[in-house]
Amino acid sequence: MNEVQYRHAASAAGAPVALSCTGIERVFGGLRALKGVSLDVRQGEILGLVGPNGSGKTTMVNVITGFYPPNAGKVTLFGEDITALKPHRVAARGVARTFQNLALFKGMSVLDNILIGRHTHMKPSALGALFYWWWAEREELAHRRVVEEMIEFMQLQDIRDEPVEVIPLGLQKRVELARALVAEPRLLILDEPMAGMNQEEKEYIARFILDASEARGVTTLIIEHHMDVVTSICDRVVVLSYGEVISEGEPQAAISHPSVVSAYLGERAAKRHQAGSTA
Ligand SMILES: Nc1ncnc2c1ncn2[C@@H]1O[C@H](COP(=O)(O)OP(=O)(O)OP(=O)(O)O)[C@@H](O)[C@H]1O
Repeated sequence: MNEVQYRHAASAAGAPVALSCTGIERVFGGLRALKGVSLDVRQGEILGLVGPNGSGKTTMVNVITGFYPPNAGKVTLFGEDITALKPHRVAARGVARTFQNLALFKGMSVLDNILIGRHTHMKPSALGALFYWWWAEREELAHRRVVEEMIEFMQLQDIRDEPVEVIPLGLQKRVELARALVAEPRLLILDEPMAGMNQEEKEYIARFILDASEARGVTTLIIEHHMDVVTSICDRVVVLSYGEVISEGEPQAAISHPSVVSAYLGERAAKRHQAGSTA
């Protein structure tokens, strides 16, 4: 992110809370993966969730999206208690996510993969197709229009009819983001959207995330390991280590906190780092 600075212009400081997680606990066998994690995402904000490998980031997202019910704690979305709702019910309330490992449908085109993102807006169409086929057709056309606009927004026109498995990883990640965005989410959760990307691909995705936030007002929670991305596009950052929040706040300050440096580098290396920076 050296060439272009993507600083997020919108300030969400005074905006209402979109997502609130309070005291989230999650245990796997004998392992306490989340130890009372609390965090808020404000409407229109891009919140970065960072932390070393195994610190509980994906587990937190799985709790929010209903994949793992928490052992304790509460999740609310725009004030509604969504704790432990099933994933499809969380999705129906306007939460869209992308996955750490791509979850696209092989054998289907880019366009059809993105169209699937509209499923929460589609009415059960079996009856419609039988008795009101013209209505079902009109509805399908409306969904296709949204998808075509998204294809243009994400600059995927040239590959719209390609099977997803033949396009490069960077573009596959873009298709996954497009699929999440056509759901018109109230909360967008991105789990490592830039994993495995080169610098140019990272910059593209960063721009799309910012554009979605600024032009469409999408509230975003992003797990990301690339700290240049985090400091460039996030309004705020929450840092996890061993299932606990160890730092939060303005991105640069939050990730420079000594407890974060030592969580990433280990105690001794952190002391050397500190000695070096004060020398
Ligand atoms: N389904 C599961 N069963 C057992 N243990 C799990 C399960 N999911 C996660 N864990 C454990 O919970 C802890 C937190 O894992 P999690 O994947 O949430 O971390 P993370 O911060 O997302 O890591 P990474 O950055 O490597 O993706 C780890 O110790 C992990 O092994």
